[in-house]
Amino acid sequence: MIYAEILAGGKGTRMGNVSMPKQFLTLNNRPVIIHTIEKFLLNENFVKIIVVSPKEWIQHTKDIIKKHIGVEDRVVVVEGGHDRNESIMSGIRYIEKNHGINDDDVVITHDAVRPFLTHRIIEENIEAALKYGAVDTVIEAVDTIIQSNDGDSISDIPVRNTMYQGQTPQSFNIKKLTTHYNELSDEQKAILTDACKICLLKGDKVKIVKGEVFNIKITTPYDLKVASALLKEQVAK
Ligand SMILES: Nc1ccn([C@@H]2O[C@H](COP(=O)(O)OP(=O)(O)OP(=O)(O)O)[C@@H](O)[C@H]2O)c(=O)n1
Ligand SMILES: O=P(O)(O)OC[C@@H](O)[C@@H](O)[C@@H](O)CO
Repeated sequence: MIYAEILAGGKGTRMGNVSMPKQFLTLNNRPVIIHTIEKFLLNENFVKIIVVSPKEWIQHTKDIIKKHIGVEDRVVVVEGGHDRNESIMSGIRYIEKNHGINDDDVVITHDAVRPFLTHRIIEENIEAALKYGAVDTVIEAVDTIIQSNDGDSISDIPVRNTMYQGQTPQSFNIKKLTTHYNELSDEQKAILTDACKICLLKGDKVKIVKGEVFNIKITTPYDLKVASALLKEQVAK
């Protein structure tokens, strides 16, 4: 079976002093997260779309889904964890408890704050997750990537044509991801900013799928302005 997890368990601290986490902010009349959920609802492959929310925002999440989408049996809201990977695991626990997990079940995980993903990206993630068991969505780096280990001077400048920027979805065979994650130490877990690294640390091949430059992650107030302009352009087309 194929599941989706929409990760909305964060606090959005880099967005600054706003009244609610960025996934609930309004983007051209509707909350950011609603735009994202709707992209997943358009795809009929998903048996469940699990929205992971901070505990204190669960009721709000349910309310806005009801208001903007209506009653939708495929969408459920569950409590997130203290970091992004723990939020993914929380969604997986829901799947395990309510559906059981078969050997070939996959989960397509996606940031709630990336509302511009496309049908192609979702389809290619599903296909590659079923085939390879671990998938990342990436775009080629346009800037040269500078590594500095101390934040003061340059440690390295990797060859740019081997550099990519990670986006989401990141998609996995559920059993494989869970087994790998449970084997990591707390120190390893603490430095992960990307779920695909769980599989890399365990020596798995992670397939890459081409993302889109416009599949941005809304992180700062600037991104919200860019997202608003992007959405207006899409509507005008
Ligand atoms: N414990 C967490 C932390 C993050 N996320 C989600 O992961 C996505 C990408 O993370 P990021 O942009 O870093 O979001 P925040 O952690 O909310 O932002 P910040 O780092 O600025 O606080 C977001 O949709 C966020 O809600 C999550 O589900 N659970
Ligand atoms: O670890 P954090 O929650 O800060 O962020 C993780 C995300 O930025 C990241 O995994 C994807 O959005 C891919 O870039």
